[in-house]
Amino acid sequence: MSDPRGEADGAAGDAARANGREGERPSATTEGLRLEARGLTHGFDGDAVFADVDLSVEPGDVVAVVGPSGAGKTTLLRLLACFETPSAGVVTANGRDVWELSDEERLRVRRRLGMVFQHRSLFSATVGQNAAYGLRVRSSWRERVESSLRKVVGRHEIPRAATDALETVGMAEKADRHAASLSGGEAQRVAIARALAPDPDVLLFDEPTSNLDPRNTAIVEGAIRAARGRGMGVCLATHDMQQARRVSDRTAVLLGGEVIECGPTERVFEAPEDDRTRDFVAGELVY
Ligand SMILES: Nc1ncnc2c1ncn2[C@@H]1O[C@H](COP(=O)(O)OP(=O)(O)OP(=O)(O)O)[C@@H](O)[C@H]1O
Repeated sequence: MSDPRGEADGAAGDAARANGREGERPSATTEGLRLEARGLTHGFDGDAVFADVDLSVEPGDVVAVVGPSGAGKTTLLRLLACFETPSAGVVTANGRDVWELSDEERLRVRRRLGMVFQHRSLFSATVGQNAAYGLRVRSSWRERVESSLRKVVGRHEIPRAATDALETVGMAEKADRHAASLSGGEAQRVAIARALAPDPDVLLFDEPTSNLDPRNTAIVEGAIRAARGRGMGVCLATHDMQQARRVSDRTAVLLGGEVIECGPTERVFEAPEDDRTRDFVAGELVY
């Protein structure tokens, strides 16, 4: 069985190598960030979406969350991103319950996360301004001194860092274009550059390639591999089984309100322990 991740990683990998950043690790001052969901349970208006979910996002590792539409993938990512408090269970950052942290501490955790949403989410501004957004937010004097971010650049360095991130997804030449003038694929690539630019510890991708053509999909997947190569932890929600297989190290199958299986991707695909995983992977379950 050939390694589905062994293929060239395209524009993102080329750019990372050109920038000499491939395999770059967190700076000596930073501790890597390990996000973990334990016994996570959530619902809306009394209706449970999922219960008792365990999942970890580790530095330098891509974990895919696969499941049909409505399984709760977005909800899980939003909980990991500290956007919502869970109905039960905990999300921890390096072992600490994020909702037991002070607002200030939780904000620092969130500054170490990058999130790419399923639908177009760019600001009404140029491509370059979008890519620079997270860098600007993080470049205040106070955070530079006190925080444990992997990278905080000074204001004068922001344009260069934004351009680097845009190069990663092949969009640097369009830095002066207005976001509204981009195609869906281009917009998604800029959204990824915006998330990558501050060099977050953890990237949360929600169906980043739904509605993208194969070329844009390959660029996005290359960016995911390059992020992993730089030591970031990645959680990728997708209903595209082949994408999970191409880019992830581990796969969690979210089905019927629970994670029915989680393990090394090849094992989950080749030798699933749960019959429902086998059926789902084979596309035999209809929703
Ligand atoms: N803010 C909300 N209020 C009420 N119900 C919600 C809310 N957000 C999500 N839901 C419901 O929770 C369930 C899970 O939704 P979620 O978007 O997490 O699924 P998903 O797996 O990401 O689906 P898709 O692949 O279609 O994006 C759905 O039934 C959805 O309607």
